[in-house]
Amino acid sequence: MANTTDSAAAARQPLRIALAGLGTVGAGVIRLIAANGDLIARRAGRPLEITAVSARNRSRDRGVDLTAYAWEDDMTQLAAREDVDVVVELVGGSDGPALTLARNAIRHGKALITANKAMIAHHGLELAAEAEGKGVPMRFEAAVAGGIPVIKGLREGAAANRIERLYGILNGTCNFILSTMEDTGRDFADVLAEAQAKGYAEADPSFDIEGTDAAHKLSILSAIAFGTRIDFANVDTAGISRILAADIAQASSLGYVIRLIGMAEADAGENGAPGLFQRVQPHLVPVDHPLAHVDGATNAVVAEGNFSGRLLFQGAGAGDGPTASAVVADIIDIARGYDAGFEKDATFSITVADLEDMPTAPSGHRRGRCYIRFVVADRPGVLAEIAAAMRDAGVSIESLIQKGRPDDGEQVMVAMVTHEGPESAVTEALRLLEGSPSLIAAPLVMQILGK
Ligand SMILES: NC(=O)C1=CN([C@@H]2O[C@H](COP(=O)(O)OP(=O)(O)OC[C@H]3O[C@@H](n4cnc5c(N)ncnc54)[C@H](O)[C@@H]3O)[C@@H](O)[C@H]2O)C=CC1
Ligand SMILES: N[C@@H](CC=O)C(=O)O
Ligand code: NA
Repeated sequence: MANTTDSAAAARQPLRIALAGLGTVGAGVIRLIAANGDLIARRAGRPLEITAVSARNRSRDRGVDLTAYAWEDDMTQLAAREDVDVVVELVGGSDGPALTLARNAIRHGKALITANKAMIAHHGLELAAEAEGKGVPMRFEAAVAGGIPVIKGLREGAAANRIERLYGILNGTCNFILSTMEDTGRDFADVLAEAQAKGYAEADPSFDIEGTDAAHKLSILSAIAFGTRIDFANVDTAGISRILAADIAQASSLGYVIRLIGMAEADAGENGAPGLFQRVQPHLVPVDHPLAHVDGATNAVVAEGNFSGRLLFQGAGAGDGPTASAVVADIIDIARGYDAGFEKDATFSITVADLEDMPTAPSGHRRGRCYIRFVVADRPGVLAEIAAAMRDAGVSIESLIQKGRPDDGEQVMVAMVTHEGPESAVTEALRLLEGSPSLIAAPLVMQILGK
């Protein structure tokens, strides 16, 4: 990294930025720096100057003027440029050119900023170890919960605490779909298309709706909150694609809304040793719970610190402006610390070498209440069959509702809410029902979020 003995002069030198990716977020960053550049220069101690950019298509109209910036056809070359201090990766994809660029940036001693949760979830440890070894800073505030400063909140604001539990709404697209369907009764595919048009969704929206994006984010937050190595592979993940409008209506009549919740907590692993439980799953959230009022592309993260108590971080989780805000906040961080150097930087709150390798805590012994929905053949004896499986597995049913016909065919929806009990009992009941000709589709299980 550049070093100078003349700090007054350094304070006036612009921090030179290379921007890879000029889509929703990249164009947002250009607009933000253009709009707030003077204020940012005062806060950062130096102006921010975009010097070079790269994207797939040079001539596409993005509504931003690119004429002042050098263009690189091959974005992986941005890192080698002499006129670049900071590389900002806003392309996406866990591997491919985004990863090559990130590695190049660190290799060339350039600070790395990214919004790419997929890349951090898969390669963040490798990149951070390399960056820490070279004293190069790496930041990714935009990668988790968009514009909400939740990484800064945990890494800095809550740094004195042992975090006992962390949970929240981590995907704007899913939250937009669920809350819009709930408010308007509109169709899933139609609302997803609107989320895409608004720039909330990933390039491949299955990452959103299958829960993968939220799992990427949860695994990153877990590392920061619990001081563990990122363990994306062991996030127990389910998305929202199997939720029917009828589930939303049923949940509402029972006093709940449905939200995709990511949850991580230190729990007992095998043989009672400390473990890390991580799950992304749609939950029923009681209407009087703060997360029930998180609508649209808003995200919210609750972190329970042993001295801070419950912290709630809430704000826009997706979209150009909020995400650009987080990216530029990271750039300002780099500008402020540039002359002091980053030799002791702990990317995930603890240096990579000191992160723990915590085993996975299984869900079996966890207790809770849940909602189970079956689509079954409309014939006598089916309810008794389900009730018998529940009884045999030791699941106690709080309410059971047989509701109309979701189609005009010979199917009915049976929804139940269980009393509190071990999750393993529900798993066993569903195992007993496996292969039953009465079941037309695999049952859908959603946990009920406690207080
Ligand atoms: N859109 C959002 O609300 C948020 C997005 N993110 C993350 O930010 C990153 C960018 O997202 P968006 O701006 O929404 O994506 P986008 O699809 O709108 O833009 C991606 C940009 O990268 C360029 N690009 C893609 N593949 C390329 C390649 N092989 N070579 C050169 N350029 C290439 C495209 O031309 C485009 O300019 C992703 O990692 C995403 O997960 C993070 C938080 C929120
Ligand atoms: N696709 C993501 C974008 C932000 O991370 C989301 O919908 O949350
Ligand atoms: Na954030």
